[in-house]
Amino acid sequence: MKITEIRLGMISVPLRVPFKTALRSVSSVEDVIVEIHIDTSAVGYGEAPPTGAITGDTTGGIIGALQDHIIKTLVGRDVDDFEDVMRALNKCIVKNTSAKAAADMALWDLYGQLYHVPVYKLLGGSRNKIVTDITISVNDPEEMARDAINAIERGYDCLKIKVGVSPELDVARLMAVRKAIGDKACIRIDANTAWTPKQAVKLLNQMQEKGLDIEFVEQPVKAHDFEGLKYVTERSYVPVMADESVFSPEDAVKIMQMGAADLVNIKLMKCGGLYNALKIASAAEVYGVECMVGCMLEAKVSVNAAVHLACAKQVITKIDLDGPVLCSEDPVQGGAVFNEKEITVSSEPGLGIQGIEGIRYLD
Ligand SMILES: C[C@H](N)C(=O)N[C@H](CCC(=O)O)C(=O)O
Ligand SMILES: [Mg+2]
Repeated sequence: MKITEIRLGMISVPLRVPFKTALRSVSSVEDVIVEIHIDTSAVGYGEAPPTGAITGDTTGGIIGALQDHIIKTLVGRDVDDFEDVMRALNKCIVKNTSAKAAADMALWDLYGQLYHVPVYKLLGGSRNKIVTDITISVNDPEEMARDAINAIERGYDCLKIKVGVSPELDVARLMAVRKAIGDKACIRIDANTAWTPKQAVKLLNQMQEKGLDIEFVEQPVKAHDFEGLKYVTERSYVPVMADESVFSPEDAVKIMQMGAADLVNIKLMKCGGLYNALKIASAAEVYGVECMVGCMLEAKVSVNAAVHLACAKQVITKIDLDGPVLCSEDPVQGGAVFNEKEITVSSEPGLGIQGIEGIRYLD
């Protein structure tokens, strides 16, 4: 079960509509694909999105980390020595969590195939279906209200509303959306680091007073500002979820020890893959903190890996895995089935990916 070759490629997938947050605007997914080949005919698949505004990872950086560090470390190793392989992957370069996540998921894919079991079962999971929210990009209030109605018509019953561009408009945005959809969907919001702590408390409490019924707010303040996050958590009626503040298991433990957030958003691209995501989930179980599994703007290869995690762990009570349904096409054969909000995990061994159309190989 020796790793013989690791191939890299790129995929491009257009979005249905531009994706806009307080940190960035994009109109297509342009991701790095990792294929790990072993000395049977098995292939493990991974994907890494260049989300520089959040992870610092660019396309060139992801490819460089893979070519100069990760591939050199992994080729020749036996996938069956799984713990050794995972430790080597995590040690071979600091940061670069998106490149690590792509390699990590390809290795889990192979390990599951080796033992003929889907990864979510390998992790002890029992549920095979989950329900995702869908993201509404930050725009003017009227456009967001229209997008929210479209999402309800597509069958979604939980909307993740982006805010934080011109914060003076944020309460009006939420009022327009709530008025348009009534009580047909739950609303969670994501400020993507845009507010100051005081501004966050003021805006969230205004939203609460206006009866907008916000389930939680993701990352109201700067990523490094753990004290600011705690300030908001202690004063806001709306529960607070740490996203950009939590990359590693160490970040998660610190946030939980400080009581700086009520909830944590686990993303494979922030923590470096399933190996570290499982550590965050375990810490959350210890501290009694519920988690969401989220994604960057990613296609189905990497979101599929997050689906396996979400199906495995009961501490994950919230799902934001809408990357594939924001895309206008799906180049991936196999893996989870995305039927709008309903996601069914693959019961095939490993992660269940059969192939990817249109990869532009780099070799
Ligand atoms: C796509 C997902 N629903 C989402 O909103 N993720 C963002 C960041 C995505 C990106 O900028 O690629 C988040 O939760 O902050
Ligand atoms: Mg977020």
